[in-house]
Amino acid sequence: MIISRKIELDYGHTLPNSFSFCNQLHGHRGIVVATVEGKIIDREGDPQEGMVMDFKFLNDIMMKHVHDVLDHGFAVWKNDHEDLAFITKRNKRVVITDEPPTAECLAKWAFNQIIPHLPENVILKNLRWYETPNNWADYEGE
Ligand SMILES: Nc1nc2c(c(=O)[nH]1)N=C([C@H](O)[C@H](O)COP(=O)(O)OP(=O)(O)OP(=O)(O)O)CN2
Repeated sequence: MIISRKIELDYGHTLPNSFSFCNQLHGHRGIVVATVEGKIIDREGDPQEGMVMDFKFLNDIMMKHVHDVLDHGFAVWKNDHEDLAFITKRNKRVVITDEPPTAECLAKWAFNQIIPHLPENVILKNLRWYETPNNWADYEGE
């Protein structure tokens, strides 16, 4: 069985090599959807009986390890030296990425933030990162 949870966050980024206005310092209202797969818990009396996992616990993981790390912060590429110097001086919340902080990169980042915190026997199937309502990336792991 597959279930999904969605959260939203506000973040800034820039794609310094982009030919378009994406090379500006700018912000997005990101939407993050984590899709997990597992067996339905059938232990009688278990608070999660009938669930793959309680949506609340999935939400808690996403909020702590994605939202609270990047919300109102900035994602900046380690090779973007000029912006990195300014942003790390100016902002408390900064996620430094190995690649330009595209939707693809942030989907991968969020996937890796969530996966260590899932209960045993629950698999992260997909992480969808909406950069805008019309643009998103899906990451299913390596
Ligand atoms: N493959 C990718 N392409 C682009 C990315 C990305 O992360 N991965 N990012 C950008 C820009 O940062 C931004 O997302 C593009 O903004 P825009 O084209 O303005 O998107 P909108 O949804 O706001 O535009 P509409 O025309 O209203 O649909 C560029 N490319």
